[in-house]
Amino acid sequence: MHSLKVGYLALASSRASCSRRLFSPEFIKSSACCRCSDGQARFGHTVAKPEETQVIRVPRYLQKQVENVKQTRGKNKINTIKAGKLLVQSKNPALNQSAGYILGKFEQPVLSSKGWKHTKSFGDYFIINNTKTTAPFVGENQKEDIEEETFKKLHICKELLDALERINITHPTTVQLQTIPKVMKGHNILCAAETGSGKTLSYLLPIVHRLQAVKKSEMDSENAHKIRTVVLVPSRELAEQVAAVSRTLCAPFGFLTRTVGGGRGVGHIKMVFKRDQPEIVVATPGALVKALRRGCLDLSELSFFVVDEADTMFDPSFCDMLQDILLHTNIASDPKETRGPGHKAQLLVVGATFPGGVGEALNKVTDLGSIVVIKSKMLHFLMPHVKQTFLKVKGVDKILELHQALKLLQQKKGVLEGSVVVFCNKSTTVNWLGYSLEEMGVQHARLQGEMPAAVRAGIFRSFQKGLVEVLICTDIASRGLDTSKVHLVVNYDFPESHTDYIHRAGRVGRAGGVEDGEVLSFVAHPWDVELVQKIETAARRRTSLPGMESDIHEPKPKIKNK
Ligand SMILES: Nc1ncnc2c1ncn2[C@@H]1O[C@H](COP(=O)(O)OP(=O)(O)OP(=O)(O)O)[C@@H](O)[C@H]1O
Repeated sequence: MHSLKVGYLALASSRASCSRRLFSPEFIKSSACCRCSDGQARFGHTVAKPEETQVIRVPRYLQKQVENVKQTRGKNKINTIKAGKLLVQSKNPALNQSAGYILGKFEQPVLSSKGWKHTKSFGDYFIINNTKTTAPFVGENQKEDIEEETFKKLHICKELLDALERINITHPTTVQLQTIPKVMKGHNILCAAETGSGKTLSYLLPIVHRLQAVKKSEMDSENAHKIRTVVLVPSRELAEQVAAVSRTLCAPFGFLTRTVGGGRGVGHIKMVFKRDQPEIVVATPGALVKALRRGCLDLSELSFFVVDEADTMFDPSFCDMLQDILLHTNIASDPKETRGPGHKAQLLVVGATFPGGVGEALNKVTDLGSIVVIKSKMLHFLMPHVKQTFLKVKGVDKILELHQALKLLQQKKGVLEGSVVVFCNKSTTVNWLGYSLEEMGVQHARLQGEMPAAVRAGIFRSFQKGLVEVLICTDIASRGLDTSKVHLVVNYDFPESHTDYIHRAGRVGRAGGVEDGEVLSFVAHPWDVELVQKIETAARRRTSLPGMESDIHEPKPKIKNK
């Protein structure tokens, strides 16, 4: 029926536009010239007999439209709907895809976001449903039949086991099971695992364990108070967070942990290291470079050098500083070099995304051949335990949609305390949105990179404690910050890259966090659509996000100069 209608429309439009030309003798002559020897027209169908004067041509684009309509009307349509839960739920039910349906290798998925560059698509949406209830990186290790003492099996000392128990951590996650033994053995490590999978403990636990073992033998030596570990992170907030975990673990042994972040003067940095040198320093690259240049730090006894959030740290904006810092360190290229007098430092590179190019950047600063790669199975995949909704919406309507989403969540949860993170692409949008939500009576905090250090301090902590309902922020909050209480992440502006999408979405569905976390993304601009389509394709195909293929699984040794 529909195809007939399109056919009729084609006929009518073709008639209207060509009516005058159709009946002119010149046109008939030229159209006869276009015919091939077998009497068929070369372009499109010609619905006329040679002896008649009326020639009606259906342009190619209309023929294509008719084909499209035929396809969606079911002629060539693939049935992607089976009994059971839906993997992709679309506004147009014909585009739903069941969790039980597996696309063939050469089968092209029909996307709900296909026409989203068109203005008529406003109001359209699709949902990638959660097909699992728990994160794959915790579920596997918390089965009843696996004994409670798994951390003990990893040879973690008693004091650390007790410290973990006090914060209710009993079973290691997959990444912890894989990483801890390798760090204990003295290997350089590249650890690539999903957001929220517990990477911080996977390096801090073996570090503190080994420091206490060494400390026992060096109790009275002159090296007793020297910096043993440097952890490099991209933001001040993350430095404070990692330092807090470190302090919990270090408490039984009396080790000191200190942080240095950017935005403060050299005076402050000098103050941090004036008194005793701490065993563990957690720093941002800018502050650490300043401290090293002023000679505030002595890294001669360094045992561990950790680069957390590696994709950001190897980004061109940080890479030069990182190389500068690495010049002050002596990285081991063999586990044997990490022990005894004159030992060198172990390099631990950690992250949730390793886009192509990280391997190359890493090659500049160290010998990749010495690195053991630990890579999780689900790296760069969409999280199967988090529901992700994509809504095509006009820019002006985004604030109303956000308000609606907050109201719905409040009805569902009762209170919003610290449970929503809203990401914007620019600091100015964060400020503007803040003022608008204020007028709507939504209690919130703002966090963006252009804030002065003194204003920024403590904002994230107060959100974590639940003192504010909503955090409006830029991507500075998307890397590494632990948001275990968060139920909803909103991409008010659609992220500019897959990497940003993975990190933002990773603020929900974290180990030990709330279980029903969701992501809501507003898609307002035509330039956002390509990324949305890639994400939808990856969800329907159940593959990792494209463009994230990195060479980390095949580290090539650096060719040494004579
Ligand atoms: N074995 C465990 N069992 C339960 N919870 C854990 C375990 N290990 C860590 N956690 C908790 O999981 C949360 C996430 O940990 P962490 O911040 O280390 O993740 P991450 O992998 O570094 O994430 P991101 O990639 O976002 O930086 C924290 O609240 C932490 O306390």
